[in-house]
Amino acid sequence: MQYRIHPPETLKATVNLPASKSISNRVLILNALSLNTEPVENLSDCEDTQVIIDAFNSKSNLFDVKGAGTAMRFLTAFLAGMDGEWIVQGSKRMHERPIYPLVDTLKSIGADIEYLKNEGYPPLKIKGKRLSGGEVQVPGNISSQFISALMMVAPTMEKGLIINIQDEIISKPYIVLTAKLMEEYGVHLKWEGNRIRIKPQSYKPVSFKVESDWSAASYWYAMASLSAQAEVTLLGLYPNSCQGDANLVNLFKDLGVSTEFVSNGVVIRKKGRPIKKFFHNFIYEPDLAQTFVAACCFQHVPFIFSGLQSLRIKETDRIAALRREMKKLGFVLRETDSEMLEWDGECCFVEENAVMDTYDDHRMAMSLALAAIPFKSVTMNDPQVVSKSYPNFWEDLRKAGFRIEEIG
Ligand SMILES: O=C(O)C1=C[C@@H](OP(=O)(O)O)[C@@H](O)[C@H](O)C1
Ligand SMILES: C=C(OP(=O)(O)O)C(=O)O
Repeated sequence: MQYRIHPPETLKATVNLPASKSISNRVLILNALSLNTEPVENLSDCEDTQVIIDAFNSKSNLFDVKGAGTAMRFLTAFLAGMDGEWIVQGSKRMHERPIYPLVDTLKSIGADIEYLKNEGYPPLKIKGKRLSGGEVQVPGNISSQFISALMMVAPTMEKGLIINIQDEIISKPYIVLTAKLMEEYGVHLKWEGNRIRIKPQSYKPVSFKVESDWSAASYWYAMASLSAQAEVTLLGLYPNSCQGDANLVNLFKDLGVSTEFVSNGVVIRKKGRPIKKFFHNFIYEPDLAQTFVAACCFQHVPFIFSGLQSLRIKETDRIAALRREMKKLGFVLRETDSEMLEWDGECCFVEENAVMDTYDDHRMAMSLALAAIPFKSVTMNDPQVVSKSYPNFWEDLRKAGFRIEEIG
């Protein structure tokens, strides 16, 4: 499928954002561990959440998590402690995303897990049984999802778990989010420096309403920054969110977008001009990096972005994909280091009749859609990939006045 996207003259809209997928996926695991029978309010309708619901409702012992990293990592730890024999598989790309730091750790506390294809990568065969727990070392610099996965199942282990995080801790706000949600479900943990201690204890079932997704909000902030005039109400976002990506409220001030918290969400407005050059370390907000690369290039704000190492092992190698697609639009990005991406203002010819590729990556599609505003239209392959986190993205754009032609 191919879409051609045309922007409205001015951006004025009210958007019902999707619910947070990170919160939804944790709450599903915590509900299962607390034997909660109450339905979760406002659970995300995205594919990454649906694969966990499908696994829990399945009568089979074979689960397909497709492209969902959280589902792959959280279910592996969950099933390792559940009686039975399970197979967890995913998309082709999922089978290239590492899982050995989690598997090695689970094995060290008694889990029985086998690699079915390549050593260190999904698919996995898991023979579940109650895990002994104890003390483990986990690298912090590959994916925080390994740590979140271990934390959530730790209270069910015989001896509980002490997690020593080694090396740098990337994506730390997602670990903080896990800790906060576990506490909401009545579990106590102690986190000091690089050590998290969780004693054996029971989760308490609670009723839960999921807030909107701040990462999804980033595309609307970027649209506002690129528009001459913009006023957008984003529903279901609140101050003091436990999502790390809520930091975009501060980051977008530098691209001329103001935020007003109102009772049912935020009102964002285009106000003022962007800064001359943008510097930021995305180590705590990796999912915002593509939005900011696009937003900065499209308003000619040179940037130096660091902390991007985890982008190489996400839905695609996001650094390579960004460089390739932005070049089609005339922007020459450079990798000055393995974890850095820079644009110093260098431009090249815009490719004639350029068609954007989306690499099975929802965030490539949503970031590249922003090009419609400065270029007056943009054409894109496989736009349906947005369903991984934001299934109604194109519908919400239409409601906001974008014209979207299906051309192939
Ligand atoms: O725990 C989570 O919900 C997530 C953690 C992050 O992954 P990494 O820890 O692999 O960076 C983030 O990129 C992903 O979209 C969601
Ligand atoms: C990286 C992402 O997801 P995951 O790692 O859970 O597949 C994402 O949503 O940008």
